[in-house]
Amino acid sequence: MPEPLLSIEGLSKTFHVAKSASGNTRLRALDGISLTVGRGETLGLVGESGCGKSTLARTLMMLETPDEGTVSFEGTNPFGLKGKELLAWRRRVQMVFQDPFASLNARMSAGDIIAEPWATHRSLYPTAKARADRVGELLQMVGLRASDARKSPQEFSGGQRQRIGIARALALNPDVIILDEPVSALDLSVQAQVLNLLNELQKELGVSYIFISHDLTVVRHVADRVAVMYLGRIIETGETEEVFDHPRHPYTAALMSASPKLDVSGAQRERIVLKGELPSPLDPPSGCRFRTRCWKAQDICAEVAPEPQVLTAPDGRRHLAECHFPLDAAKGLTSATAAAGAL
Ligand SMILES: Nc1ncnc2c1ncn2[C@@H]1O[C@H](COP(=O)(O)OP(=O)(O)OP(=O)(O)O)[C@@H](O)[C@H]1O
Repeated sequence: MPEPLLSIEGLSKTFHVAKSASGNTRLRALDGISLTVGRGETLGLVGESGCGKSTLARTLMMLETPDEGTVSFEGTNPFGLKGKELLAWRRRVQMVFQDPFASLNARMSAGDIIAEPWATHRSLYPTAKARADRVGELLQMVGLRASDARKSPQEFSGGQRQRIGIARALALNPDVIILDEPVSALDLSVQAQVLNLLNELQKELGVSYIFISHDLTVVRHVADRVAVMYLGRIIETGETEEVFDHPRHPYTAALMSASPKLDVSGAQRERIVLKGELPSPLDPPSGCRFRTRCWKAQDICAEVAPEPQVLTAPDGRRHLAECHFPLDAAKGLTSATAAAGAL
């Protein structure tokens, strides 16, 4: 793995909400998340809706304060910073949002949208000329023309708008960009162009990406490593190819089996149908959070929360999974679909 740039250790976030059926008011959206992001790498973050992906992104953007745990950026915890130091940290993590139509202010020109972050980071480009020149450069970096700065968002296609969103995220020269479903609102052909652009920018600038997506095909294509979330926890993480070829957590296997386009050793044909609904994060199951839907669950799964364990694949590659009964890597996904009762 490349040199860690961002390290997250035991991060938890609780929201206080209206009482659930069991009387709970504490919704633990993140529950002890530990992750690292290397310089210049892409970490894919996957999981069902409501598992906590956006909360993790918002916490890294410092829009939410965690109740426990640390985030460290080359050794500095941003949650302890104030004033100029805090501002400098905020510059380092930027975000691109899913919807390029909703995320750009229709009343501003493309140039003003890209230049907006400099209002709070004035020292970066202090003169009007420096800002105009840099806006032109950023537009060209994302495949648009410098003269496009004068146009309003409505004059651009969806793909072009997302390019403006990327230029805005690059305006502060960040080290990490969180991409929250950056291509899911775009047509397939445009998706490929935007993904290629992101890839080229990463090679050129050495920026790291946290790539949040429901689309496992896209994640397999873009991510160096992948982290799988379930009910506020990372239940499996490792190199993308390794996790996709040898999913060890039953939830990861189920998630992958639901993505028919995935080419997993030719074995990806049958779908694992999970029993039951996704439990509410207000009342998560005891022990292993996945056990109420897991075909491998035994008594211990209700009693003891599994710790992350290092698992070694037949080719020697290793990754982490939180499971008392991890799947057999040698047998792969076919054995999982057979055991789980595939469609
Ligand atoms: N501000 C908030 N107040 C109360 N509950 C919240 C708040 N933000 C998120 N949650 C809850 O926290 C849990 C995680 O939500 P989050 O939006 O992080 O999930 P997600 O994986 O990003 O989902 P999606 O893929 O649908 O965006 C959900 O149960 C959600 O309802």
